[in-house]
Amino acid sequence: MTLSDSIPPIMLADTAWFFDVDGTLAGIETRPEWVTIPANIKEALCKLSDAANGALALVSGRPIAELDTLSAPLRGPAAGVHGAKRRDARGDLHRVALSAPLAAALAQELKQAITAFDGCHVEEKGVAFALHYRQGPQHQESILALAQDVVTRYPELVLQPGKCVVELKPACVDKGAAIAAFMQEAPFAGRTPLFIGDDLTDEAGFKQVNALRGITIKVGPGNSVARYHLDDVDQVHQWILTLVEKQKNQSIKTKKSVGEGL
Ligand SMILES: O=P(O)(O)OC[C@H]1O[C@H](O[C@H]2O[C@H](CO)[C@@H](O)[C@H](O)[C@H]2O)[C@H](O)[C@@H](O)[C@@H]1O
Repeated sequence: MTLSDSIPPIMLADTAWFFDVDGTLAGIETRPEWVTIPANIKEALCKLSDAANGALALVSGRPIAELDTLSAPLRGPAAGVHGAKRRDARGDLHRVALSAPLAAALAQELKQAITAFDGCHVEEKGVAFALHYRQGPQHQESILALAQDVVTRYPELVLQPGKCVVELKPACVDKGAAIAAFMQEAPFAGRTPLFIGDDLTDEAGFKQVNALRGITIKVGPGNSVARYHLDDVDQVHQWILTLVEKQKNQSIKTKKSVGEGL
C-alpha cells in the first residue's frame, strides 16, 4: 500500500490538525524520557500550524510541559494527560484536577506497591499515574491487578491501558472530549478535523473525529475505528513532509497566479 492509496487528499488550509505524540510523531523508546521528535518534523509541524492559522494541537497522554519540551519551537494548543489538561489557542488552561490529598495518597501507595516489581516504574502526572512495565513484561498481570484494585477503591479514576503501560486517569477525561472542546473554538471551529494516533487512548479521539466527518488515521497494527492507516512512525514522518511540500507548492502557485493577474 502506498501513502497516496491510504489517505484521501487533504485541504491543508481547511483542516484542524490533531496529532498524538508517542508512537505517532515519536518512536517508542524503552523509557519515556528518551523520546525525541526529529528536528525536520518539528519544523514541518510549525509550517502546518502556520498554514492552518494555528489550528494544530498535540493531543497526548503526556503532560503539556513535556509536550512543549518535546516539540519546541512549536508551542500552541495542546491537550495533555489524555485531555485532563488542555491549553486552548489563546493560551488559557482548562484542567480537571484530583483533590491534593487523594493525589498524594495515590502517589505514595503506587510508588510503594511498584517496588515489588523489578523493571516497573510509576510516572506521576499530577492528575494521572502511569504504571510502566516495558522493562518488566513478566509483571504485566500483576501491574494490571494493582491498577484494577486502585480504581475499584477510587471510582473517580478509570484505567487507560496503553503500550506496556496501564494508566489511572480521571473518569471524565479522554482525547475525544479534548478534541470536541477544541472544535468549538477558533481557529479550529468550522474546519475538518484530522486526528492521527497509534494507541488505545486514541480510539476516543477517532470516534469523535469520525462523528464530525473528519479524517482518522491509525498508525501501526491493531483494531481501530480509524478509517485510514499508516504502518509506522517513519511513514507518518514521510506523510507530514509530503504535506508540507504540497503546501509550499500550493503557495508558490498562488503567488504566481496573483503575479500573473497584475
Ligand atoms: O498519547 P501519547 O502521546 O501516545 O502518550 C501515551 C503515553 O506515552 C508514553 O508512554 C509510552 O511511550 C514511552 C516512550 O516511547 C514508552 O516507554 C512506554 O512504554 C509507552 O507506554 C508516556 O510515558 C505516557 O505518559 C503517555 O501517556
